[in-house]
Amino acid sequence: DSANKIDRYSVSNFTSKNCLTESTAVVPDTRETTAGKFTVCYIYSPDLIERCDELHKIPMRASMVHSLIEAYGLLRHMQVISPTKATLEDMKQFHSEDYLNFLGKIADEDDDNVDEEAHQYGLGYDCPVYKGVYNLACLVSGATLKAADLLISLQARIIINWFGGWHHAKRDSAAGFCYVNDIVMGIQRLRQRFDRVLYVDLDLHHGDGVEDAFCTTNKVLTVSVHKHSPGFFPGTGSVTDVGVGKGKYYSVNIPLHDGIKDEQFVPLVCRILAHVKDRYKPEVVVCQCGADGIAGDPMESFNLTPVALMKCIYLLLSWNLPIMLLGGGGYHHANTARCWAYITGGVLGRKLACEIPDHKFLMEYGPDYELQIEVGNMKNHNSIEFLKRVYKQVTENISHIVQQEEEKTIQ
Ligand SMILES: O=C(CCc1ccccc1NC(=O)c1cccc(C(F)(F)F)c1)NO
Ligand SMILES: [Zn+2]
Repeated sequence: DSANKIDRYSVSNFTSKNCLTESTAVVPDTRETTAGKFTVCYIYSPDLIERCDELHKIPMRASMVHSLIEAYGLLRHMQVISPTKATLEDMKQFHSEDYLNFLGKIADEDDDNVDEEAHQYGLGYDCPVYKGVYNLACLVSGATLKAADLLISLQARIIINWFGGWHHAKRDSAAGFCYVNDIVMGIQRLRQRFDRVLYVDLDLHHGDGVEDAFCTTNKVLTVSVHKHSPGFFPGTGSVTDVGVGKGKYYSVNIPLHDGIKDEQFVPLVCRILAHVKDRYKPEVVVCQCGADGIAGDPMESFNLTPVALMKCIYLLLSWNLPIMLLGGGGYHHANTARCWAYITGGVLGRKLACEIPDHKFLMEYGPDYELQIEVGNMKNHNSIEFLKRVYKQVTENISHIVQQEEEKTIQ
């Protein structure tokens, strides 16, 4: 039935006047999505939060996210699962031993000639060296691996891990302030049980680390929607970037310009996801929900509200596949907490009060103390013609995806 959803997105829907039609096509009534049907698991431990709070670019953000979800009384509607630390063996499934040994070496404070070596591993300005980094790597990786194990063991259908989603890290280097790529490790774990994995990256930035890891295989299809403009990090992810070899056409990139709003973002992304679903027939979904594209973020690039991410996630949930939701970017800490609390409520089919409930970080939500985030009035550099062109190119790429016969899962 997602096919008929496609033609409900006639291209004219890229204009704001049609935003009401797309909201009927994509957003099933929340009661029919997940409330009561499946257990929703929420990955959390005090240690994981404390380590993430230390990340120097997002200090205390993890605590703010968790505290707001707790303050809205959502924890009692989920199974809260404490993650185990990933072992060196676990992380070696993706990262090189040299890189992991180097991260481990940093932990021993006595070693001071760390700085020269640091740069060859992408450590330095964007990813500063600090003593707790190895411990962070084990916890963050362990959290997403735990999420994957829960999906594999069919213990739950929906796993939320707002403390994962570090999509830039490479096999042998940190990047874009991601030290380890928990997403790649989680997808590799899922591949032990599922034949075809769909990865969706809604973060403002191109999910290059995940795309690179799987660009040569047709067993993981990556879709990334992101800002793509000269000089903007990481610079990859153009629409012609489709993957290589057996993976050709299994990397899907939706490059956008500054200023995109919900009314254009939702129909474009959802129509493309519907095409991908029909052609690829994924068995499990991993969705990175980075919030740095939300209006008010210091990145000042996209002009989205959490509703846009929620509507894309509702489409994914409507497929009734096992799914893992991950965090990622988001540098306005209160808005990031608002966004992920709103999504958590939406997944549970629970309405959240507009007033931010009293809790430890209430003062961060002034002056309005509301859950809603108002769109900004920044210029939208995405013309209708541009969006039509991107959509045409992306759907042409996707049309090359062929039905796959079932294969034994390897590993
Ligand atoms: O969000 C990211 C990584 C963003 C990034 C990539 C490369 C180098 C640095 C960064 N991070 C920032 O630019 C950054 C991080 C925290 C806060 C800010 C702020 F200036 F926008 F607040 C900016 N990926 O999804
Ligand atoms: Zn980002």
